[in-house]
Amino acid sequence: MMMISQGSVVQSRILLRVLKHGRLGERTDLHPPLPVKRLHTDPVVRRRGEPRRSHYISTPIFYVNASPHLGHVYSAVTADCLHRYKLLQGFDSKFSTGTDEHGLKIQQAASAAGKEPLSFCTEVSHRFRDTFRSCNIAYTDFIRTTEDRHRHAVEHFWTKLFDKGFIYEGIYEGWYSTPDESFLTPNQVTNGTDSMGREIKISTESGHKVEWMKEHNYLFRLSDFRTSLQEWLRSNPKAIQPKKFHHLVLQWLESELPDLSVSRQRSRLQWGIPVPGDPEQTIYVWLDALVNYLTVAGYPEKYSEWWNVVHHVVGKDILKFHAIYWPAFLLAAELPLPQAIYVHSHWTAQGKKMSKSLGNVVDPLESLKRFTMDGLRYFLLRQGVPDMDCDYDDDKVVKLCNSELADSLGGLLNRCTAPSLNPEQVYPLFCNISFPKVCGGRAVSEDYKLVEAVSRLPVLVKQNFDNLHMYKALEAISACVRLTNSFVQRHTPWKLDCTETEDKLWHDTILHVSMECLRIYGVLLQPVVPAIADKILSRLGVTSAERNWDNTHDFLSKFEGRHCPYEGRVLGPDTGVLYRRIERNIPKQNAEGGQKGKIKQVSP
Ligand SMILES: Nc1ncnc2c1ncn2[C@@H]1O[C@H](COP(=O)(O)OP(=O)(O)OP(=O)(O)O)[C@@H](O)[C@H]1O
Repeated sequence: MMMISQGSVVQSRILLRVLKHGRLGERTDLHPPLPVKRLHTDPVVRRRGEPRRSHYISTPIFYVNASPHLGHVYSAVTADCLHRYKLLQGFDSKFSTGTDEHGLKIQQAASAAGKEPLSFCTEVSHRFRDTFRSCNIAYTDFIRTTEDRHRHAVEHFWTKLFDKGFIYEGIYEGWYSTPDESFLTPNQVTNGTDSMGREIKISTESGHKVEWMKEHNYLFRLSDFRTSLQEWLRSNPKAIQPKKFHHLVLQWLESELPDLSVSRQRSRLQWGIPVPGDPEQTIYVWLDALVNYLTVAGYPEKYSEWWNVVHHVVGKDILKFHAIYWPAFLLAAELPLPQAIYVHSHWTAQGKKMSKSLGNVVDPLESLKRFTMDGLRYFLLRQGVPDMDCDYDDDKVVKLCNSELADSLGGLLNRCTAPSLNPEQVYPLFCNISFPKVCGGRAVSEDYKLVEAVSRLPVLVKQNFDNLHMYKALEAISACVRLTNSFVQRHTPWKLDCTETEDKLWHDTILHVSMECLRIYGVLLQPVVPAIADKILSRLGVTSAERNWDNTHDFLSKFEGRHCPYEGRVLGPDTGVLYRRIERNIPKQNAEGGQKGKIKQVSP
């Protein structure tokens, strides 16, 4: 249990609570648990003519104590994929990311760099912005917590919580980790050693140093919200995804929640937003940072359009802040809770979490140079499994991109569009006699299986995108690309004699079916690899108005006896390679004997 020894007023309040209820943490006299609505509805594709529906997705805002690394890019690419997918479905989608710029860590980092905190933050914030742009992260809002609009939102939010009696003055005494900006209970702390071999206390979870802290500040009545949080999670089984994290939070909530210190003395922390009405205190960096999601929604003036549809993407390291503190703050402010919190695990380097503090990071800008923006995005989303950590290795990226993007997908596009096989450079005609609806003609049973698999693919991909299981969606697409290549290989159109009418019809039908498959892959891949998808669709002559989710419904319409708008269309002019194979690096030994060109060791 975290120790909270509070001022006399607070102590008497707690005593009152204990006398009334016999234990701490479930007081219902002043603030009864707030009613929690069922929040989830299954997302559906917007039908033509229906009003646009809103969707709001956020990444965490990133702490600017060092430059961005691959882990940050992973959070951003995941959210970007969902944002692009929602746009394809006809949603009005907002996508926010940004930088978290207050707190002791920044104050210390700026001072170590000999810079003013704000100019230090601006420099690093721009690095995040530039890196995200280079990775084609199509955010609609980039927020910095040092902006005036944010300060206004935080001050309003704080005042609301204070006026409602959820924030009170007291003395906080307990463990604090500055690197994590986190309060810890004694059982979250263990013994460790620092770089000089001296005994120190560290956080069991992060391994970061912790210090005993005792100071007068403001506390939030987190203990009042345990029951409401449990009720929220039990009645919304998809509130936190994947399931294992939902269960984990419920498990955390089995223990009592101590009240949370939400300010620091200004004498210790100057770099932050002052507590309204008390210039001697600075608002706790996590309360400040979490409100960014509301600021972007337009809080406090006009925010409900976006706030009712907010979804967060977060790394598992910040689950407690997003799944306990944040919903409790929102309940206290009588604001709706997020629709979903999507949690992902970590990229590790040689088994250890890739992190600024450990310095074992991959520089995304270096990776982009070698693998391209889409190569890196594809790898992260195809290999990143939200439930478990994944170990990063350059060789894995090379193998995956070469086999799935260059050989399989690129090879298929090249086969269908190469002038040797497609001298007219058009989307060829489909012949129902060669490939009838019922088995016959020249098609064989495997060909019908291909058509069935690709017809089902958009539904499968949608289900997986909706749950942020990009890797499963990409696995399904990749399997269909392989089936399509086998289809072409099985029928060897290059061996057909196109001077014979029947052969020519069959030849064109093979190419038509392959191109229709490619068109579907191109549309579905847009949220993941926008540039590659654009190349495929442009080469097939598909216009930008024909690239929406709805356009996957007309797959192989000639086979179904309907008109096909693509037939006979002239192909796009770009005959370039879809994805150039990457050369494998032969590892060189560097001075320390490690391998060059892999994980960058930087001093934290
Ligand atoms: N290794 C990683 N794998 C996946 N995501 C990560 C990783 N590291 C950071 N992130 C993402 O970035 C968010 C913020 O991370 P943070 O700024 O604390 O980076 P960090 O490198 O872990 O820093 P520090 O070492 O200072 O704790 C995480 O919640 C997560 O969304």
